[in-house]
Amino acid sequence: MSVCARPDQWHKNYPIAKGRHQSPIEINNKEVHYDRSLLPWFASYDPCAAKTILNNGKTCRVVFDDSFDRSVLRGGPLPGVYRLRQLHFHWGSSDDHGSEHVVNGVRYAGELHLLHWNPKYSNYLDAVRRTDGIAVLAIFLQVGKTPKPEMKRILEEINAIKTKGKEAPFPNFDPSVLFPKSHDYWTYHGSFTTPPCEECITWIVLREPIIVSSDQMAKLRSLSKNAENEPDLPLVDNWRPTQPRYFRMVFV
Ligand SMILES: NS(O)(O)c1ccc(OCc2cn(-c3ccccc3)nn2)cc1
Ligand SMILES: [Zn+2]
Repeated sequence: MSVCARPDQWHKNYPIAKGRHQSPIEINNKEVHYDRSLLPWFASYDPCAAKTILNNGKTCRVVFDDSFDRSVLRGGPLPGVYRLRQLHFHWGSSDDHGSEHVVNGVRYAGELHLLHWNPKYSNYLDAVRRTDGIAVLAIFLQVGKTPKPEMKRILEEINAIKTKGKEAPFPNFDPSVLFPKSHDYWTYHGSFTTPPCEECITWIVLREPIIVSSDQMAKLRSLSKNAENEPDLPLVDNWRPTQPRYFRMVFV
């Protein structure tokens, strides 16, 4: 495996991977701090902003038009609106693990991330260099018998993006259909969970998971990390182990 492939080696190319504000972390209810000033968060997404779905060899990603404040997240811990840029998933090689954040010792089967950037900065790449540049809404995937029907739309496209580099049109999709009933959340300051691990993310981690079926998780695991004409390498376990919290507080 290349040096970059293993999380414990990332710091050799990206020293910040050993920083004090890395993600994901373990969230323990006994150690969170109640912040009465925290507001509810709101997402207002334009379904027409959805563009394509792709396999980049690391995850399944849906990208959105973020050329203006078309689909935005605001409220909660955020100082203003943040533009939706992409969503993607993390999952394991079996249903008993795959999430990045861990709650009271519980690993979920997967985790959905909706990545937004702060338009007070001139563009996305400028925002990733700022501590208030990015906001990620994280939603746990829990395996159960009554899966959320809205997940079907994404999983139906998997066959079109089996290998790295494959992309397919993905029009007319409002990702807020994937939200759980409750908007309760934890929030803390952290980083990208893959290189370059920049510490620019305000994490908003929803407490209520969404239900997916074991077959739907298997569908995600049918993706390959290799390109079409290469030997097949299943795209599984694309999650980073939890990182030290150090002196950070998690707020609820
Ligand atoms: N899993 S996660 O939501 O934390 C997450 C992890 C990695 C991501 O990569 C996309 C990316 C990284 N950068 C980047 C480019 C230059 C400098 C710094 C970062 N641009 N796009 C996105 C979300
Ligand atoms: Zn992610």
